[in-house]
This record gives sequence, C-alpha cells and structure tokens, in this order.
Amino acid sequence: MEKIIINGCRRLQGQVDISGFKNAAVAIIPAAVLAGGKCVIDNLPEISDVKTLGNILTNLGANVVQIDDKTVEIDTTKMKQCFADYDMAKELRASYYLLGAGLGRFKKAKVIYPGGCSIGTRPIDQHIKGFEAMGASVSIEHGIISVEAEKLVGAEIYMDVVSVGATINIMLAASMAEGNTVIENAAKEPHIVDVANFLNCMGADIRGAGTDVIKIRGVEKLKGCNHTVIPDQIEAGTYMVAAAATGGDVVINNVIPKHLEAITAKLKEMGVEIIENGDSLRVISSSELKNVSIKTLVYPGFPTDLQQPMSSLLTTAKGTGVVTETIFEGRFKHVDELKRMGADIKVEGRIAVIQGVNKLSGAKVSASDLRAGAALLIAGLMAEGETEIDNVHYIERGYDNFVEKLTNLGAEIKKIQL
Ligand SMILES: CC(=O)N[C@H]1[C@@H](OP(=O)(O)OP(=O)(O)OC[C@H]2O[C@@H](n3ccc(=O)[nH]c3=O)[C@H](O)[C@@H]2O)O[C@H](CO)[C@@H](O)[C@@H]1O
Ligand SMILES: C=C(OP(=O)(O)O)C(=O)O
Repeated sequence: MEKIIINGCRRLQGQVDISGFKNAAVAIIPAAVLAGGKCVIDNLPEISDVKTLGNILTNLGANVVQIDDKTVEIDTTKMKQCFADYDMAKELRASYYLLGAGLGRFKKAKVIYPGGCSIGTRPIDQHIKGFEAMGASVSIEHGIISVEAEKLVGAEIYMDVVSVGATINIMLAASMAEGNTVIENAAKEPHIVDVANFLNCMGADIRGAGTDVIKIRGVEKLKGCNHTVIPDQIEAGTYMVAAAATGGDVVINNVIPKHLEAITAKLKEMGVEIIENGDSLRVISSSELKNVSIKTLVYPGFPTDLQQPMSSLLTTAKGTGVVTETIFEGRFKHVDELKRMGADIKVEGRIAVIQGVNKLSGAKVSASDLRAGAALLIAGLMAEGETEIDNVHYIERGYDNFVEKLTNLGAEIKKIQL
C-alpha cells in the first residue's frame, strides 16, 4: 500500500508542464481498434488508466509497443474480436469505448458494465439507444454488455441527455457504419473534438465535433495514423487551483487556454490574477481570496471533474460558497475528509455550502475517487502540519507524475510504501 505525505503551507512557485488529456487518451486508445492497422499515439499521460487500456488491447491481440514514456504504437491489424477481459476492463469506465470501436470494426463486442471511480451512477442508456438506432442488438447479462449487428447502418440519433461517453461511443461505431449518422444534442467537450480528429486522421468522415450536431459519413475501411493527444484541461485546472490555494505564482505550460475559461473565470472572480501567454497561463494568487459559487455543467460550463479540487480552495476563501453538482450525484465524498481537516461544509443533496474558515489543519484522510484525491492533495498543500492521504491508486488513475511536478513547484510531498 502507498500513502502520500504532505507538509503543507508551502507557496507553490515555478513552472509545470501539463500532460496529455486522460479523458481523450482513454477514448483514443480503444478507437485505435477501428484502424485495423498501426497507430502511433503521443503525448499520452503516464497514468494507470492508459497502462490498463494498453494491457486490454494486448490481451485482445493488438501489438502495443511503448516507444517512449509518452508514446505508444498500437497495431490492431491482427485483432480478431473485441471481447474485453472482465477483470482488466472493470478497472476503468472508459473500457466501454471498446463497445463502439468493436461494433464498428467487427460488428460485435463485449465489455463489462462500466467500472472506474464511484462518483454516482454511470448509466449507458444513451450509448445503447445509439447502437440500437444503427441496427445493433444490445444485451446485458451477468454484468457484461454485448452488442452485435448483422449490418450497422447510419441513423439520426437525438441524445436525451448530453453525454460525453455516448457521443464518443456513437461516433466510433458510426465511423464504420453504412451511410450517414447525425448525432443531435451531442456533447461538445474538447475530448470529443480530439477523438473526432483522430478518427478523421484514420480516414473517417466526421464533421461538427465541438458543436451539438455531429455528422458522420460511414466508411468501409480505416487506416493507421499518428496522433498527438491534446493537453489535459483537468490536470491544468488542478494545478491552477493548487497555485491559487497556496498563495502561489505558477506558470502552467502546454495548455489550451480556451479549454480553461470556466476555471479561469472563477479564479479571477475570487481575486486570483491570471495572465495568458500563448499556450501558457501564469496564475498569481492574492493573500485574501473571496468565496464564489460554482455549478457543474456540460462544456463550456464548469467541469464536474474540477468541482472537488475547487471545493478545497473554497474552504479557506472569505465568505460563503455554494457548490452545485449537476452531473454526478456521488461527487461529494471528499467533503467528510475536508471536514476532518477543519473545513466547514454542509451538504444537502447535490448542493454543498462552504463557509470559509481561517485555515485547514493536516490530518489522515482517504481518497474515495480520482478527483477526491486531487481535492485532498490541494487541501494538504493548504493545511498547517502533516496530511497523510491513502488510496493513492485513485490519484494515479489520472495525474501524471504528480509528486515530482508538485515537488518541482516547491511542495513538500512524498509517496511512501507501507
Ligand atoms: C458532461 C460531463 O461532464 N461529462 C464528464 C463525464 O463523462 P462521462 O462520459 O463519464 O459522463 P457523461 O457525459 O456520459 O454523463 C453526463 C450525464 O449524463 C448522464 N448519462 C450519461 C450517459 C447515459 O447513457 N445516460 C445518462 O443519463 C450521466 O448520469 C451524467 O449525469 O465524466 C468524464 C470523466 O470524468 C468527463 O471527462 C466528462 O467531461
Ligand atoms: C471520474 C473520472 O474519470 P472516469 O470517468 O474515467 O472514472 C475523472 O476523470 O474525473
């Protein structure tokens, strides 16, 4: 077992380079199944979700070669089917992208019902609705989802809820369906655009990604290609919050500032100075920050993945902040841990009311999920004394080399093996 130990109250200063986007990478790796050829994917984050997906593809007959720390070559030529190993696939939610990719290439696939972090229910009815509209039959038995189509045919699909996962899964399948697919009320997140760019580079014909209407003309065959994953907006946002929370002055490199507008606006509202310079943002905190309210929304709204880290920052901001989580009902599990550190937070359903206190104090806390872990890292950096965080494996699902990156910024943080 591993733990993180942080000695708090150190001002973060310096520069940090942001890695490739986890939530794009975990869709792009399964998408390589569609190529039936060799793809080279770089700027991948060094995180456990990426490693697990590489292992799943290897197990399915793909040749996955690590070229360097951030680059893999995936050759899916010899793959014959897409029935993912149960135990491997249950490690992460994103294994469900093998459904869309397998359906597109082999006209069938089997994957465990979504696993990953426990942040509330992760329904897939919109994915199923899309697959069925294209002529697939879908069954769920013993926790395994099976999809199969004699003929996959493009369709007009109106999404009842805006879903990132369903939009991507339908794009994957539709890329190799016969005829045209239109996804209405599609999600617009940056990772949708990145996956669409990857598919188009493989020879797909997708237009409109990044808007709420995506049009896909199915093609018979795709081919391998090279792709660079976009920067991780959530990792970037987490370091922005960490800088703000420690009275810091940090330059965050390799970002797309447009993807960070929601978090930038909120931090500015709190009194943080943010200076944009090309693909870098400099975050300069002030001694007294004002509390704000946030409401998680689909892109370009405030991302649910940053709600927990942001909540830590609000615990010592002056006044009252209201956090409304509209996407995942189980995303307040970090709150009890923050209270252990002295935070004043009341949760009522999907709303948390945070009353700013003077300081947090270090404590032994436990990460319940990936972004709860990020929230506790930030709280530990803010707190007086020592904070001990367990369940480090959750944080490693999504944060590339975070101990090294934070140490380089002046944090006193170490990982210990027990
Ligand atoms: C909109 C949103 O913020 N999506 C985030 C969500 O994507 P993820 O793809 O996991 O979640 P979705 O975007 O699919 O879910 C959005 C909402 O739609 C609901 N839903 C989803 C699918 C479905 O078939 N039926 C249904 O009702 C979900 O319960 C949720 O309330 O987590 C990812 C990983 O943290 C993030 O990268 C995404 O940005
Ligand atoms: C919850 C997350 O990931 P996943 O949906 O892959 O579990 C996340 O990235 O915050």
